[in-house]
Amino acid sequence: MQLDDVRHEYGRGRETVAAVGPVDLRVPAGEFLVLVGASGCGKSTLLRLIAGFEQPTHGSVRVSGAPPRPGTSAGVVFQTPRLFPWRTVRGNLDLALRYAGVPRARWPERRAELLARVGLEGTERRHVWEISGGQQQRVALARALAAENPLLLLDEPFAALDALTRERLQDDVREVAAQTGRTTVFVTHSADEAVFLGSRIVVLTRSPGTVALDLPIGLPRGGGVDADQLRESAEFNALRTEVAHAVKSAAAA
Ligand SMILES: Nc1ncnc2c1ncn2[C@@H]1O[C@H](COP(=O)(O)OP(=O)(O)OP(=O)(O)O)[C@@H](O)[C@H]1O
Repeated sequence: MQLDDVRHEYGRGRETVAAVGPVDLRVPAGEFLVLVGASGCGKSTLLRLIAGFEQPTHGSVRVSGAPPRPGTSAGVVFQTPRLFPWRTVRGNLDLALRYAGVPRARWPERRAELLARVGLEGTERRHVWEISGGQQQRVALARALAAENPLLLLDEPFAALDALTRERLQDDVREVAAQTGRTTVFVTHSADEAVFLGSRIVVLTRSPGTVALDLPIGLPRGGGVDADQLRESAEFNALRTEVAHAVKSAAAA
């Protein structure tokens, strides 16, 4: 994924709001990029540009060498799950599989695989209103993984969840990203969440957001990592302090 001199403005004339940019980013395949910054700095705007939901007013966004196609280039998870509440877990997943063009004969196998991946085995027949907020967000994650597209985009997906559920979902997203090797862009306010999840953190200045800090994170990833031990390590805590300071000074600059 590649962003070249990307800028985005909303509105026109005297009402113009410069939301983001200029931003240049090269994100190699398999990277877990976390965008962090104060409220209103343009994180969601950048994510929408990468998803192809909006066209940048200036510059270019490329995913696998081409402009992003909304709904095709990336799976997206939003802050709220945005599921169909009257459908079952299975019904919601089937819609995603149909939309992704997966042949119907493969749905049962693919459905089971996705549910196992997000820790939701055995919930297929439950309605969305019968499962918890954390489980709903797991369904939204499974739905975003249904299409085997190269990119996974998550916009503050755990902001509305309690601390413990949030940690368990962070553990799972870290694991899913390591297993699937998918390029991931994750938006958050939280330095803690950023350091735990990211293989790279980009801190944005206040609006219009530009890159204030671009930091590779060398914490261990992949199978066998004990998430709680990682959160308690001196290295994790030093990085968390560094990122929290960077976010604060970028917001004040
Ligand atoms: N649809 C829109 N129309 C006009 N202005 C917008 C629109 N969406 C966002 N903005 C403005 O663009 C700027 C960046 O907003 P954006 O939502 O991208 O920031 P953010 O960093 O994701 O914020 P938050 O963390 O609070 O969600 C803000 O000044 C915001 O008011």
